[in-house]
Amino acid sequence: MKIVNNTQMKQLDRMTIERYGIPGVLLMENAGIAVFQEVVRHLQNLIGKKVAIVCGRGNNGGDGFVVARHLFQHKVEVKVFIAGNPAVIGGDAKTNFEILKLLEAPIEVLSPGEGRSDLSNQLKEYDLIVDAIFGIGLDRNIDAFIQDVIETINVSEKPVISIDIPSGVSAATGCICGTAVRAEKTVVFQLPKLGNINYPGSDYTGEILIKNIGIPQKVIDSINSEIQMITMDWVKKIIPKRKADTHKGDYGRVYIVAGSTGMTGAAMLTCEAVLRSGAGLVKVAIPQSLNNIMEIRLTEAITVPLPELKKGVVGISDIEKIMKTMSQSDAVAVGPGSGQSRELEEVLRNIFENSTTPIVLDADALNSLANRKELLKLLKSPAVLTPHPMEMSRLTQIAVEDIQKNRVEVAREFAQKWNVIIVLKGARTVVAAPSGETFINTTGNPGMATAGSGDVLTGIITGFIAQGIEPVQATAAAVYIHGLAGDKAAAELGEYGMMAGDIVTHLPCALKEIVGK
Ligand SMILES: NC(=O)C1=CN([C@@H]2O[C@H](COP(=O)(O)OP(=O)(O)OC[C@H]3O[C@@H](n4cnc5c(N)ncnc54)[C@H](OP(=O)(O)O)[C@@H]3O)[C@@H](O)[C@H]2O)[C@H](O)CC1
Ligand SMILES: [K+]
Repeated sequence: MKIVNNTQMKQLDRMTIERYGIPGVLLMENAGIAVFQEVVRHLQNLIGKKVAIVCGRGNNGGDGFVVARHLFQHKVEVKVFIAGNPAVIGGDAKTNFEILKLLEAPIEVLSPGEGRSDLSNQLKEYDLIVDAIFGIGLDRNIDAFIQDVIETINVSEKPVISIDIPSGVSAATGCICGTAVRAEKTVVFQLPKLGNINYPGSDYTGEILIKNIGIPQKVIDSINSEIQMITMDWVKKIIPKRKADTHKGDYGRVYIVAGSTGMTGAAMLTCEAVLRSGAGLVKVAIPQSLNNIMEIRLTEAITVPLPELKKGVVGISDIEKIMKTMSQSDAVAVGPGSGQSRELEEVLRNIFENSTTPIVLDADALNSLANRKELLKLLKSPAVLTPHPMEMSRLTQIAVEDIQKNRVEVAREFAQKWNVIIVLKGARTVVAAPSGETFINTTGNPGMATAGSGDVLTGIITGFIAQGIEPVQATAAAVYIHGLAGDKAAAELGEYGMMAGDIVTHLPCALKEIVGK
């Protein structure tokens, strides 16, 4: 599903009205009805319920007026609080404001300087607050008066349904413009905005409910937004159902260079995730001295013991053996717990220069590349890099906080500059392709911030690529399913107690939900 910014959303609006003759007031009516229906669902029944609608002076406020009218006509006790000067209300919002006044619906204008105790006292009587102060038109920091109104809404601790985006969140970036409404739900019109998806704005959004307000599909298709939200429907199209007459060879052969003394767990998690993702076979190159341990820990995986650089770190001088196994594989992964060494850099050089097998680079492989990025120019195969923000900082020499403020752009720029697929992990993982195609993931939870979670993701990505799924789509689908499995683990075990291994054990039911069996 495309993610748009406010400019693109206004472009959609304009095209709908000018090219297809659908009047803005009709879009506003559809928007208001969508929110009204969510209010009804939230309240379950309307009898005796009281709803406060806090409106700004633009079309977001206009949506609020429509919601007020429908509630008023359903005999709900509703009051509209106008946070701003009603004299400047114009256009479609004014049309709906005038109707409300003719219906003699309760309206109160909140003016600066008025003690906030009055509003906070009033809000105590309401069952629900609808936030219609700002939508995608918010483009600067909020003044003290409206900040005060927003804080009053937040401290009321009443459930809030925000219209289009929580007021105070920038639709373009997700940054907070002074303060923002903390919504339980946000009814988003037609397409998600970056501000709905990106943190910190996403922290204020609550449950995202995307509603069609009547913008023609042709108009939506005309917007060339390269950024899309990964949805279950999209992933279902990517992960194929299995055919009956097949054997393990049909589901891909994976080769992993991973593990070192004390880091056998990383190799194990990656292998298990590869197999749990549906791949047919996995071989793991590990230091000779760890072979017995790995043989005990892994049942389904095949270990390929290698001579050692130093005790417990893959010696990899046996590059021919590695390259031979690599050439017999459908996808490879290098890095989980493999230990950083000059030799690993040389292995990567060899692989990049000679292998055409798609490769996933994680952890120590990324750290090895941090000062040798030019090696990436040698690549002859699709490559997926899966840095967390600190690893991305080492790769780009950009400070972590600056990366976090601009995750999408940082990932996109690196992917296009180095011709690789970047997975910038974290809350709302970003997948950026060399083509510019970009995905943002909305599954997952803080319980996944645990050792080994990245190793599991590496395994799923590699496993999907090995099964013949196009690398960019395989990566985006893997990120979604990794988060979905993590959500299932958290639902069962809680966010505190879950470990990376629980993500692996919940992978099958996540995949079952996607594939249907
Ligand atoms: N196709 C659609 O998506 C539809 C969306 N609808 C709704 O319309 C809003 C967008 O409405 P808009 O009028 O463009 O803007 P807002 O209502 O979000 O903001 C109102 C105006 O407030 C001013 N502004 C901006 N920032 C601040 C600030 N920090 N403090 C004070 N005022 C601010 C700005 O006007 P200026 O002239 O002052 O710049 C805004 O225009 C969308 O989100 C939907 O809810 C339609 O109802 C249906 C179609
Ligand atoms: K809003």
